Amino acid sequence: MTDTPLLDRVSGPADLKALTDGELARLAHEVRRDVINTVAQTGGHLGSSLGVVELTVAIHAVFDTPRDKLIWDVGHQCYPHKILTGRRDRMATLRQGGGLSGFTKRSESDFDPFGAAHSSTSISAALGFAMGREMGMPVGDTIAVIGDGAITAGMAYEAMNHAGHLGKRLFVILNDNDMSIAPPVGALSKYLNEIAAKGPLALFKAAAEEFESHLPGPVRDGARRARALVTGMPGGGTLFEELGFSYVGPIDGHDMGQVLATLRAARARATGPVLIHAVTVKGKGFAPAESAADKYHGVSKFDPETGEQAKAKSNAPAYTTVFGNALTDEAARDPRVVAITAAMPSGTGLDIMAKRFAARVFDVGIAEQHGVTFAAGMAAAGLRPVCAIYSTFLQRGYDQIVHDVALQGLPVRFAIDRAGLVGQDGATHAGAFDIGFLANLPGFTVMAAGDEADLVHMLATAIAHDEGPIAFRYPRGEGMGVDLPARGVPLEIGKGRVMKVGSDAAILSYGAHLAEALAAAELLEAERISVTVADARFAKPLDTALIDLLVEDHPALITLETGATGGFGALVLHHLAKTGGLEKGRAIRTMTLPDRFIDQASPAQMYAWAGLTAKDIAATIRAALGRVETITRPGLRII
Ligand SMILES: Cc1ncc(C[n+]2csc(CCOP(=O)(O)OP(=O)(O)O)c2C)c(N)n1
Ligand SMILES: CC(=O)[C@@H](O)[C@H](O)COP(=O)(O)O
Ligand SMILES: [Mg+2]
Repeated sequence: MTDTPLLDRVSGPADLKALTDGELARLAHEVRRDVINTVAQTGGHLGSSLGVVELTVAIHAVFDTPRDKLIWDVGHQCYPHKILTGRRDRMATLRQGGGLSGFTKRSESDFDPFGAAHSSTSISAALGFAMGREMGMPVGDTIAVIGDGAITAGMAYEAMNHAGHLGKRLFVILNDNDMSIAPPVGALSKYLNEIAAKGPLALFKAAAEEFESHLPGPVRDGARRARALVTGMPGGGTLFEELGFSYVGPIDGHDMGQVLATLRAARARATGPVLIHAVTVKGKGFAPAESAADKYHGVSKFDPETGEQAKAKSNAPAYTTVFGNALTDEAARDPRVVAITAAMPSGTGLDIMAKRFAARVFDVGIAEQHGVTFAAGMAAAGLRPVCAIYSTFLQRGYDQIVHDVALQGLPVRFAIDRAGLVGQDGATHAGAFDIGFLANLPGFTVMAAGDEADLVHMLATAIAHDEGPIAFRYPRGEGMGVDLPARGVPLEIGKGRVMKVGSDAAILSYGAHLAEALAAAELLEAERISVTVADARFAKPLDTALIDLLVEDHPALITLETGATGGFGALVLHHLAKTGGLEKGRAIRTMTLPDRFIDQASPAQMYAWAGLTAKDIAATIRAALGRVETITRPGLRII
């Protein structure tokens, strides 16, 4: 037997067909080591990837990818998949500028038929591909791999409901590791655990049906009722069978023999939708991950021997921590304050509040739509709900924001973390659109924190604001290191603040890029260009008096935001257009994120690509003042 690692002999999934089952199990071991050694260097989503190593090897061995479409839900667990599909040599570039995405991505490989990163989309996409096959498109089988967290989202049931109705051949592999980012919540999680605890139910069900079919009528019905008690469903099936799926499982998702046999049997016999329930362990095969509370869901670089993670070097507290502490203080003062997260208690900082007020923090699972309307109901009941959802994930609940919150003028407070570009999670996680999609809603109050101290005041403002919906945004990562107030003081609604007074130009900054605005002003001071820097604080209602004063007193006005076009700058232009402010011979420029998606890199690199660095701001002011300036872009890739 050659000592060459199997992984060195595998250039793609086709090579797996020639391996024995024993070799496939050995290959899985090698892939697991590769994932650990890679992520030790790059950081990333380790726990999830380790939990699907055997599933990944077996799926590619049994099915005929890429003709068979393998779709990973969320896609954060795709590192073994990328190693086996021709990208092993690029894994060291994972989640870096110009490198591999941390999620599946169509433009990266034929083996990534559908992009992901936002949860619970895989079954819908797989069903779409299956219908393509049914209508003659060049598609083979379709396989969606979805986790026990991702399957808590309503979209997954919409898809299964439709798949059960269509009855077309489709494979859903439920990767049940009894973990979301945090321990999973909800009745479904309890249900899955009950099934998992009962052992291979499918065999039980088949045997029971065979046995029951020989029983006389009334006795048979009694037996069926008894089975229903075991499985929890009237027909004696599982929830998934009630939705029209054949259910197989639970199987041990790390037992290569079981997984291969199950996949081969399902592939040979399926005539309609099949759900295979695989029980796995998040972080499998790496003791520090398996024993960690978060199973090393998302890690920085670490020592592959000890698992010890590199500490982020920073002297300023993270915005998230500032928010979590300030919210806990507000909750201590007001029993009506409650908080809602969609499966991200630690990411949003609600875990801080939960330490003191566990009964007032609600984790709704990966269910942003429900979370928003749940908060609306709480507001209607007289509570003061704070809905803490990342900007990018808030997109998932937009109709609920419009229809259930804004239309009814309900005072839901939205704490929008990860505003702007987020770095290694890339384009799918950018918090680019919330300014535009909230500030155009009648009755909404929309704020952005210029620094972490103002975040504390904006939270206090939101808590005190019972007049209607209110939102405040803040970025991923550390603040400016400014002193934090002992207690938040509500701001005057619609009023900005002037940070620095100059005369040649004015920057009206909205949000945390205030630091870059101040740095740009400093750069220009050296050229004897004096710049006023104002912090708008509100995108709605605008501080129109401040805007008019800035236009009146300066030959040039620049607006600045870490959001897409159609946000803050557009609202300022609307105001000026309506009031004649554009006819005063002033040079007016808006600085926003560019109208394109930006791939993962460090936040600094991404803002350089976006043209929103202090140098870019200074160059824009020089240009606005008539001093021509060419700005060269680093030659890195932008999609
Ligand atoms: C719509 C949406 N909300 C929240 C998230 C953040 N998120 C990423 S992975 C994850 C947990 C996924 O759990 P599960 O599906 O069980 O996968 P596992 O990590 O256990 O393999 C969450 C909440 C997301 N990606 N998409
Ligand atoms: C995969 C996923 O969507 C989450 O794990 C996300 O990557 C978390 O982002 P933060 O690291 O900014 O909390
Ligand atoms: Mg899970």
